[in-house]
Amino acid sequence: MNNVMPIITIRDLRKRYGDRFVLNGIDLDVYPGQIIGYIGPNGAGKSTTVKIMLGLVGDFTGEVRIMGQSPDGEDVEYKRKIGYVPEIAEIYDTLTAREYLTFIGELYGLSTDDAESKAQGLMNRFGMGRVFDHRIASFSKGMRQKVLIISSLLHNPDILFLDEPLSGLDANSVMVVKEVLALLAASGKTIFYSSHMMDVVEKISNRIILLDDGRVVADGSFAELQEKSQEGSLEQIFNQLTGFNEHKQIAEQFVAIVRGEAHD
Ligand SMILES: Nc1ncnc2c1ncn2[C@@H]1O[C@H](COP(=O)(O)OP(=O)(O)OP(=O)(O)O)[C@@H](O)[C@H]1O
Repeated sequence: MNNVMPIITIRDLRKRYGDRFVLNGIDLDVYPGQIIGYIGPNGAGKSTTVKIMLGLVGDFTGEVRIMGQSPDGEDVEYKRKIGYVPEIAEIYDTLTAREYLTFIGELYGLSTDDAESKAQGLMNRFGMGRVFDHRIASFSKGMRQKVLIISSLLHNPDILFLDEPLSGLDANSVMVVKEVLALLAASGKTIFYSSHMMDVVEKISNRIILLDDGRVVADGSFAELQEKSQEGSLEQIFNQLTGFNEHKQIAEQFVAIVRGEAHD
């Protein structure tokens, strides 16, 4: 990796909301072709980091470079080379999939015809050819997620940021998307994959970064993390590194309160 330039560089990234620091000095170099599994407890700062890289959240300190550009700089051209599947998407419900995807493709600089035919092809591959002209409002959760995945890929981006991209997808579709990600990475694309599904992250990532309380607490391949922590699964490594071993007690207390046997 040493003679390849990183496609993403982050140095001492800090971010606070009010007087609360949510990112406490993040350093990262990400290289082309890596599938980064970006994991961490709720509120660890994963989405905040991704949104900073995308230029959606500003007012941070430290340095962030995506393909050499700063997200708060003047040059926004690099954003055409990025695809993004957000955790919570604002999607235009009243449009049909054809209208929405053609519109998004055009925003990324594709011609109407290219955007439309590419969208149609990708919808067909996802088994959604028949609903191409249906309104997105009528789609199930998984169908919407497929539209979002397609919209993030129409312009063949070099970097893909995915926040819980498989949420709502059926088992067959999960297999297809996992394979698509592996093929994209093998062709040199960089994938930043944020998820709580430890089994999937374990399988698809070639590098795992664990964030806790706004800090990187582990960074390496699954095999490297296993060796360091002496744990078997990514779920167990996650428990150990985040200092969590009390799921049984918490569940028992939770149920006791539900049953009216305890109060706090
Ligand atoms: N706009 C905001 N205003 C104030 N606090 C915020 C804002 N956005 C995020 N935070 C706080 O920053 C912290 C990190 O949030 P972030 O969404 O980055 O976490 P996350 O790791 O993506 O969590 P999750 O796994 O739950 O999605 C949280 O404590 C959250 O409350």
